[in-house]
Amino acid sequence: MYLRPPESPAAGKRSLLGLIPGRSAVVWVFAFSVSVNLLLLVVPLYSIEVFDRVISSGSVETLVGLTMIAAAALGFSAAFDVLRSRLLSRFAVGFERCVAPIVLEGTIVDAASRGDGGTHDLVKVRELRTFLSSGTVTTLIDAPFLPAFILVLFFLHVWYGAIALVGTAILLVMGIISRWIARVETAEASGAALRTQAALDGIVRHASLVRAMGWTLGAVREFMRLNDQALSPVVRASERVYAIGAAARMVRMILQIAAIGAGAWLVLQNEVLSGSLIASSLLVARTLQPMESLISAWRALASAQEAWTQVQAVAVPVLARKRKTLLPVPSGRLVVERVAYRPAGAKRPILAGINFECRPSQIVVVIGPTGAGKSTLLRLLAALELPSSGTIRLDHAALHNWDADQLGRFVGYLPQDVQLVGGTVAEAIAGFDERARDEDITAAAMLAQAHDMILSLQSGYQTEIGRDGNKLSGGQRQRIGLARAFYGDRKLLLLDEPNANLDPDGEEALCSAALQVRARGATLVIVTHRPRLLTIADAVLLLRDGMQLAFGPPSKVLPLRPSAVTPLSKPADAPREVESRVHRAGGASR
Ligand SMILES: Nc1ncnc2c1ncn2[C@@H]1O[C@H](COP(=O)(O)OP(=O)(O)OP(=O)(O)O)[C@@H](O)[C@H]1O
Repeated sequence: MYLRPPESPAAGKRSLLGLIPGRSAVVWVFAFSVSVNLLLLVVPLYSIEVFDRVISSGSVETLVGLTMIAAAALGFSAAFDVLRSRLLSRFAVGFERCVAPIVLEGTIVDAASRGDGGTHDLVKVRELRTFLSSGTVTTLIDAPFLPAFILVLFFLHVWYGAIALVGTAILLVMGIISRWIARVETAEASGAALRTQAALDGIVRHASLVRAMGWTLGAVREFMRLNDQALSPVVRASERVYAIGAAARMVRMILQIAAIGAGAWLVLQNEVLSGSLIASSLLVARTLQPMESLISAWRALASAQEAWTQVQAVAVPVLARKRKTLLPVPSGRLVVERVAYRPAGAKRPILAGINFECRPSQIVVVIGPTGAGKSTLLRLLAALELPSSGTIRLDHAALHNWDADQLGRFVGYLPQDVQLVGGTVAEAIAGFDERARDEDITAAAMLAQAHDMILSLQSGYQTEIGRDGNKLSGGQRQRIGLARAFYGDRKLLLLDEPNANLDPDGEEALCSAALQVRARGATLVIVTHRPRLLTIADAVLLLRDGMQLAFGPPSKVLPLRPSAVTPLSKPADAPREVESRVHRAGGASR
């Protein structure tokens, strides 16, 4: 039987741009833009006709006819403009719908190595959506039509064309300077914004702790300090870009006045008719206005470029990932071959020389003092980190060769710091399994000996658990986390201190659950500081300072330390006796 996880939205796609639906809309946007810009010539042409023909001929019929044609053309222009902006906003929504799932997938897959900014990446996708439907994009789309206006001005008179050309060049240089300032400041602001967001997330997430410890004002001040750091480049950029914008406005007005003055001079010299004076001043304004808007548009463009780079950095690895062949359901045989692990940036490995094997239906208990590397080992076994060297295999296949979602269905992982996801207890157990069935949820809860506890809650399985399960006690969270780990058809269970918050009854229930899971053929790897679980262990792995000191049956591993040589006397004494050995062998302090 092969369990096929749902298809990823990125499956089979080659490039991020290739994903976006309605790319044909771009052709229509271009067609509408051509029409809108051509129809903008209506007013200058109308002025020329009215001044140079109607007034000289005195023909009211011509005036009425020209006015009706101009009104109709302007009506079409407005309609095309509306259609263009509608297409752009639909394209922008399509962009977000397509890119956001890929970015979220990339963020989830990559979260362990990056450890930051997940929601920040999605904010960038939203920023891009807003940008795509903004006036900045229409300004940029209209920019290539400016040379056509300049040509028309040259056609009216070389002076008009020259004024527009010089004005465009000056405004272009100002735009480039403004773009350069915007890019530098945007990059600086973006890093600071990321730090502020991370701090804010931490403060809001741990709001109760912040309040309880009397850190409220300190947290607010810390946020303000980081926020100021994020804002100051933005403010600096705004001030500079605004100053350039004001200078550009002045340049544009001067050039418009120059065009009118030059036109009047040419009329006086009888070189042009008065109609062209009006038309040219309208056209010069029409040419220079978008150039001026581009100065502020550059800034939005720089932010959009920066957002696009960030979005691509997350999305491209998702697209590049090759689909993995689904493997048969594993038996639960776990082989760890000479594994070492050194996190990025760490000077020395935190795990080295780890070498052991667990057969199906085995309980392996991992012990060792604080900081020995037990939790890190479990993260490696859960494929949350990749070993720096060596291989971890589940049924002969290296973990990195398994499809991540398929592997996740066979591996139940209970981290040390249990965080529950979902609104209700039932959702916390089934997680995001789209095929969750009530009987599977209750079966997992029963197996974890959590069913009765859940039924005793106010709304049973429908009880709201609050954010990260904060409406539940530590023990309740741990038992529901255990039910989540047991949920479905798990072949390998990785439990990191599952009894940390349990009372003696809870520990007994945990042992009985572990024995039931073992009886079903699953493999269990359990990290513990407490002795009770050692009494049901088939093998013990002893770690110290990231090194494997011993692996084997409890009777061989526990007496390894000279101070822990006393054999277990009778079963009733076992827990207490093992407890003293664990403390001596591992130096455990809890
Ligand atoms: N991402 C990381 N980068 C650098 N060092 C790390 C990282 N994660 C863990 N460590 C270090 O690795 C060591 C082992 O940590 P780990 O959490 O695995 O210990 P542990 O045996 O589970 O301890 P405890 O019993 O207290 O839970 C610690 O010294 C820890 O500081």
